Amino acid sequence: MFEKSSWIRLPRNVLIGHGVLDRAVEAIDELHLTGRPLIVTSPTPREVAGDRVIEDFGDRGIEPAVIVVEEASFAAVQEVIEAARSEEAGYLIGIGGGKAIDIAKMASDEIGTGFVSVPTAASHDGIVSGRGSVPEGDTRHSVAADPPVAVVADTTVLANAPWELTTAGCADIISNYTAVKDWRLANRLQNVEYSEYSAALSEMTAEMLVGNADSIKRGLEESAWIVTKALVSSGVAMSIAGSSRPASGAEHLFSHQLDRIAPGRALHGHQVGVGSIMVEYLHSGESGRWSAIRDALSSIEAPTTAAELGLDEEEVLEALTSAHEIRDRYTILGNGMNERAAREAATVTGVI
Ligand SMILES: NC(=O)C1=CN([C@@H]2O[C@H](COP(=O)(O)OP(=O)(O)OC[C@H]3O[C@@H](n4cnc5c(N)ncnc54)[C@H](OP(=O)(O)O)[C@@H]3O)[C@@H](O)[C@H]2O)C=CC1
Ligand SMILES: O=C(CO)COP(=O)(O)O
Ligand SMILES: [Zn+2]
Repeated sequence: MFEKSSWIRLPRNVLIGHGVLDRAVEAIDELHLTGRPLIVTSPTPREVAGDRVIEDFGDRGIEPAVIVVEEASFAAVQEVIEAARSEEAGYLIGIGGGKAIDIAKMASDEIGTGFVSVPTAASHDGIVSGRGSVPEGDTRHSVAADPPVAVVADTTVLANAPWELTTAGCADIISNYTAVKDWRLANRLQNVEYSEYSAALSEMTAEMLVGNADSIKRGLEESAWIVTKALVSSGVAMSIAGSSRPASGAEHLFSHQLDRIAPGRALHGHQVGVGSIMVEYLHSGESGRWSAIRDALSSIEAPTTAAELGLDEEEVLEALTSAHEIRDRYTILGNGMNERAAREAATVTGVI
């Protein structure tokens, strides 16, 4: 008997491009959300985008409630939940990098309201996905949360963000190559649920980004356009899968471990990019595609070595040998690498 079913949650309005911030209120209006909006932002994003959205609401006679968050924590999510309740907010708008957006995403998931994502940095694919990530104790990986009902990504704003945030977003997309390899492996070895549509979309997204690498350059607004479209596409792949599998394999486990071992040292996307070079080597050996991944990363000025991540050899080896413990996600790391194998992988690929 056929018993399969799936529920794909996607944003309804996705606006990307030059000056679309001016249309944010219009895009929100179209969704027929009710009640007062609560804007969740952080200091710089408020300056570069938040105040404009507040003003545009004001022009329509609406005064949004505003909360400025300083750090990604569960305490901040709780504060936002309390603010939403006391202000009787009908929906939330996250304006910022991953911090403000994920705090808004997790708070709205908890209180059961819609949430709109207005990214000011194209730093990773969480800006569009149904995955929320706020560090809690030792946990770093994402958990399921309702995706945004709308995304408004203004390339003028994104192109003016620090360049490293954009290269981190690109590297997060390049890491989809190894994430999909791990997913296929887990499907073959462990019968993990797998979607060929989602995997193909995720791989194609990485291919297209790498194919456009020549147009990804500091100071070029087109770079923000290319990476943001890829981040949306990667978020959709995760929504089709109903998990982060198409965009997160062993390279993400490595990065999550680094966040515990060396917190705040490097950006998420940069860590997963370097992880991807080594994980590709583990999948395909010395003559495999790891050097193509490394070259793609270096062509967009993303780090390819431990030193460029600000890490020493020991930190990389510790993260590699313990990454398999971080969550129940089968990858090429299997039951773990020993130190000799980890050193070999990191040395051959030039990471250490
Ligand atoms: N959901 C998911 O799948 C994932 C979520 N994450 C989460 O995302 C967060 C990291 O995201 P990230 O975007 O790097 O972090 P932040 O939101 O902290 O942004 C990084 C920095 O850039 C600043 N900034 C943002 N936009 C601009 C701009 N346009 N111009 C100038 N400065 C700007 C921020 O300012 P300010 O200090 O004022 O905020 C901050 O200092 C973490 O909390 C992590 O857990 C990470 C990976 C995946
Ligand atoms: O960062 C992500 C995808 O790029 C989310 O993956 P995780 O579920 O491993 O946090
Ligand atoms: Zn990621």
